[in-house]
Amino acid sequence: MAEPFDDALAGLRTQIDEVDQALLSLLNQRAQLAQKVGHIKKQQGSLVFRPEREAKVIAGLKSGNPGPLQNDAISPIWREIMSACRALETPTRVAYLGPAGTFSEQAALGFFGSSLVKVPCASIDEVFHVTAAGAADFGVVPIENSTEGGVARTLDLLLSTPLFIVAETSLNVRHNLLRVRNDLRDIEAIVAHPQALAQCQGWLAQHLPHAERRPVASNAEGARLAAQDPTLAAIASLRAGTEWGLHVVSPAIQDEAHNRTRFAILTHPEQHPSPRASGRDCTSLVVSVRNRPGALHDLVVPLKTHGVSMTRFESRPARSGGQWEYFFYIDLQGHPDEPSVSAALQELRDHCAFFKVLGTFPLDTH
Ligand SMILES: C=C(O[C@@H]1C=C(C(=O)O)C=C[C@H]1O)C(=O)O
Repeated sequence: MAEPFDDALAGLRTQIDEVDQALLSLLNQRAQLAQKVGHIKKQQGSLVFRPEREAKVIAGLKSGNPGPLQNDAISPIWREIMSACRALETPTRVAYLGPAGTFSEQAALGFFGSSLVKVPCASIDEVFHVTAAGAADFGVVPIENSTEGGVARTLDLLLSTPLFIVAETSLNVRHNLLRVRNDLRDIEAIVAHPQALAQCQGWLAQHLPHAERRPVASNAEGARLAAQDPTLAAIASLRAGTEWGLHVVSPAIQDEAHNRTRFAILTHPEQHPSPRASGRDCTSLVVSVRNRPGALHDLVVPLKTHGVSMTRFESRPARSGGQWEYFFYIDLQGHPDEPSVSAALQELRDHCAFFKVLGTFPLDTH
């Protein structure tokens, strides 16, 4: 009985081998074209990475995808192909919150593909610093989480940095309780990034009410510490668990099943021009208004007048000597090349005591 199936399998596998050879040949043709683009860019003195072009490539493929490959598979496959093509032009150095196994590393690899030079950093501050100093071409920082809201340190640093946002990417963040021992007994402390502790507080209150919550610089750092001390448990990714040889005592302990984190890709304006319009763009700003009646209302009027949608509005205290003044982080739909967006930005600029465009970039293609 096995034989006819074996023949059928062998025949199909021969066909797959042929398709793979054809794919390889096509991929090499693509790589050669990308190299030619690279030569032209070198002559122009312009940078290799064009997030808006990559977003368009992926959006175009998704819209014309006849299947059976799922559209969700398109983005990771082509990000990897474009990563390999880019690497032929120049190495891309990417700074992120390390060490190995952090969600920031996963976001960096997902966005830039695996052909990159990793620059793991000890803190979000260091990612900004290293990128601003030119020791990395890009920095990847968490900016917002669907359970916990804005990442305060990133928002504060964006205010004063010379860097700007050229792209965004987001990840489903699943937290796992990791430990040397495979049980919940005698855990004295949970070591994790404050965001992860916050995203799992319901589960922790229920299952480990008496264990100390000990904030550390990153979840992967927590995993490293937990690997050395059986009284500790870490909250981190499965990758961090594998990296440090830990048991997954409880998987997916985050309070929200669909916990997502959005990351900003930062670069230096001298390194990189602001991305051109991709057709599906976001413009991020931070502004402050003088405290008077109707100030907040006046802030949204220019958007309404010019028909520009606001997709995010978040406030942070301005730390102005306890005076209850705020910075507002606003995401608008569209690109300043569009007359409506440009007019709205101009009016906002005139209204605001402080006005800074953090970046204009293509929306996440996932
Ligand atoms: C080839 C190019 O350079 C890079 C590689 C891309 C690709 O492989 O498709 C797309 C945009 C750039 O990041 C290009 O600009 O077209």
